[in-house]
Amino acid sequence: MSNHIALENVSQSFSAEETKVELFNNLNLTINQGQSYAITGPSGTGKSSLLMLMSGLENPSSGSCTYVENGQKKSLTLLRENIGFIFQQFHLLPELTALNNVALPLKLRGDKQALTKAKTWLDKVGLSHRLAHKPLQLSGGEQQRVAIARALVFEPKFIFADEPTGNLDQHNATEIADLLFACCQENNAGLILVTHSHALANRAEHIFSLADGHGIATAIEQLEAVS
Ligand SMILES: Nc1ncnc2c1ncn2[C@@H]1O[C@H](COP(=O)(O)OP(=O)(O)OP(=O)(O)O)[C@@H](O)[C@H]1O
Repeated sequence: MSNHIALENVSQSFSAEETKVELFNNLNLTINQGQSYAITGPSGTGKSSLLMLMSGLENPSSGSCTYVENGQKKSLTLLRENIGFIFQQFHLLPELTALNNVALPLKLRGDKQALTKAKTWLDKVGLSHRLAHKPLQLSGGEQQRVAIARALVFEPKFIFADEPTGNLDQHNATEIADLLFACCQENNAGLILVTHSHALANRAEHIFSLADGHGIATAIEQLEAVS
């Protein structure tokens, strides 16, 4: 079996004041490196919370989230250096140029080839003519291209994307989706994206559909995409 993220008997609930929010109960999921997954469902069913669990940024109330490499279970925290994130709001550093935004993850890892590799990735996403632009000098679609380059420049094993096309018009959304799927496939990275868009979800190899029952996500189904 390929390297994968395993969620076993995972439950997640939050308590805020008097209110208890139960999101998942005994969830079992496998996320394989090299495959693509979409998480869909109505607002508030826990899509972003599930992404946080899968990426190890949050811990479940019970159950385990692990990274299984060559058959050995490891803590998800060991995967942290090997995952990239893409957000709806791009989250680029406003004072840095496109080139330096993309080079930053490599510089932080002490990579002496950081600028060269960043240039190569900005070229791949079609932005070689915008290296010296800062985020506010770029369009939304261009900013998301920079974010994709930044997420993939260090060749991560998994990419987590929360509504990556949510802020873009239809034309840009299609282009960004094309780029995201192509880049992840080229790098053999697992892609896990949260989206309200059926068109985007149907491009993934697997769809996790969160259902809403009285404010509690009661079912999650794994369906083969129809595309
Ligand atoms: N840290 C927390 N403490 C308390 N409640 C939380 C916490 N994080 C999430 N929730 C609650 O869990 C529910 C699911 O939130 P989440 O953001 O995962 O949903 P979502 O499906 O991604 O929603 P949307 O599509 O609107 O972005 C919400 O009702 C939210 O209030």
